[in-house]
Amino acid sequence: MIEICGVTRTYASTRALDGVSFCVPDGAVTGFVGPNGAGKSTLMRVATGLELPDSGSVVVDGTPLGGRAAGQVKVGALLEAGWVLPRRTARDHVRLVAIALGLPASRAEQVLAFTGLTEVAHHPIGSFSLGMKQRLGIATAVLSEPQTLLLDEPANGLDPDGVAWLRRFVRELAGQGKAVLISSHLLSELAQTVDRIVMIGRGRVLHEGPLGDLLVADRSVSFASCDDDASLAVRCREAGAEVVRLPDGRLRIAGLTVIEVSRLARDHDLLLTHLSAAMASLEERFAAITEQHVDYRAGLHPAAAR
Ligand SMILES: Nc1ncnc2c1ncn2[C@@H]1O[C@H](COP(=O)(O)OP(=O)(O)OP(=O)(O)O)[C@@H](O)[C@H]1O
Repeated sequence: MIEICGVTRTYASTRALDGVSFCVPDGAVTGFVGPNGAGKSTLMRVATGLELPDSGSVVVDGTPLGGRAAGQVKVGALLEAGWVLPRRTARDHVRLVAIALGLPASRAEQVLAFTGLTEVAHHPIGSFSLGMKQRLGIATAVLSEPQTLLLDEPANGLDPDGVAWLRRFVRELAGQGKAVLISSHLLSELAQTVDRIVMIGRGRVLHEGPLGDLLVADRSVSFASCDDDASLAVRCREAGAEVVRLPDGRLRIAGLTVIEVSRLARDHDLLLTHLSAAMASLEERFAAITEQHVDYRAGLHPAAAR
């Protein structure tokens, strides 16, 4: 488990992290999301001890990060692809890291096989695609079978098969009781992978908690009727709900439960052909929570804006 306690990190005039506190528990995959420049990569570097915070601390399995010898820290990390020597082969790279960690060459072969790189392990890393470099980074991160794994945008460049493999892999680690923190901008993929979400914006935690709670918080009901549904929409609005017509013709109601809508339909003799509770998507919740914390917002191309 990693506990991030009041971490602040400033670069010149930029406060990348501003009193960030959250927890990465064992036995779960925690998704770490935020707009560009929110501070995710900075937090990952601080959490692995690569950078020191200005204030605050990182506690790994009950011991402050600064209080351990480097070899005792059981944190594996994928921080960014492309930091390796381009002329070194993948096999030499992984073997060198294995030697540095006191692990046998057989373990290096194991992680190469596990990440699907055995066939290309004799190639120089400089010839690798982004996805292959990501696989190599993941292979290196898991070499020592760490109790805690931090992955900064691991799905970057992975093909669909690789993304599915990554999802199964981190779920398996959580199943073994390990703590996994994974940052990504691929929110729909992340929603299929994580148990918990930490959302940051401009260096501050905006939300932390189970994924299910985050999505259920914006629960709504959608319905369709073979009768005229306009009167039911009016009744729902009178009851304080927000009613929106969806492109497929159904009505979406925020603010009432399925039972309340069903009761209103019965009272007005309306036959419903569809009634279901719908949860918000992670994209929708992300957009709503980070709306005021986005630094780089794309505009319309001038031609499209005309
Ligand atoms: N080494 C550095 N020197 C100066 N500023 C930095 C440095 N590293 C990060 N920053 C700044 O700190 C802020 C947070 O950057 P960071 O890379 O942690 O964000 P991020 O959430 O990972 O962004 P992205 O999603 O775009 O990868 C940004 O304003 C960035 O410009």
